[in-house]
Amino acid sequence: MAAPLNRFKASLAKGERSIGCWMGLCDPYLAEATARAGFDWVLIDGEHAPNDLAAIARQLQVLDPHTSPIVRLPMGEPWLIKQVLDAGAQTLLIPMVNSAEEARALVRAMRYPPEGIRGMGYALGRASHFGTVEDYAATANDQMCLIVQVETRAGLDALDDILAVEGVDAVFVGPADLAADMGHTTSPNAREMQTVVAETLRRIAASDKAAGIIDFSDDALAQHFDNGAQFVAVGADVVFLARGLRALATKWQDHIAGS
Ligand SMILES: O=C(O)C(=O)C[C@H](O)[C@@H](O)CO
Repeated sequence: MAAPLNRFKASLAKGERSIGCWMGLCDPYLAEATARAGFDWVLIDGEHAPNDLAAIARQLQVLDPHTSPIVRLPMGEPWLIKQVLDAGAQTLLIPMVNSAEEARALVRAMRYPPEGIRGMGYALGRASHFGTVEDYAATANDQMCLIVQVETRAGLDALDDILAVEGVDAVFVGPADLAADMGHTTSPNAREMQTVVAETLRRIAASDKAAGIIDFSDDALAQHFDNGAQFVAVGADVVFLARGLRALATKWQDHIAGS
């Protein structure tokens, strides 16, 4: 038996467009509810949400077969990559990638020798269904999907070199951090940033990598797809919940205040 098929990676290779939901609520019960909502993929955010390895593992256990999981790590550290892959993640989003050298190191961290340096511990891991996938070591590399985040001026300057790295499947634009690095910390939707993001998506889409991004504005989301984005996060559980609850509380506080 071979390593589980990475449906998200296969979808990217076919050039299919997809929508996803960011997850920062750090709970498997809520993750399953999001997984069943109809998104092609969901992203467990370990960078800006308190998703530690145990929380990531518990959420991974409830997502399949409802949707494809992506895990974002705080940074692309090989020891963290090793742990989360053994827990069953197959698609990683790594933030703040600023050079082709960094991208190549991430490719190697996700693969077993001789292609890479991933430690051999799958017999203990959920990734091999706890050792029942007999051919896991021989087939796992092909199911690894690496998405690197370009979200600084340095990353933009290195984009052509990053796009040439074998083993990088996609490049994800981080609009908020890119805007901050370009002097628009409080105005990520500044005209300059709209132009930069559009051009960057087009550059990625013109390569053999898939382009991804996140946004919370319907108009911006439509433009991102028009500019070549292939996989797009169209919302986040925390944002959706917080905004909805604030609106509900305001509505009925206003009601009773007027009564
Ligand atoms: O820079 C960005 O924007 C991202 O990387 C996405 C954010 O971290 C995500 O939390 C949505 O705001």
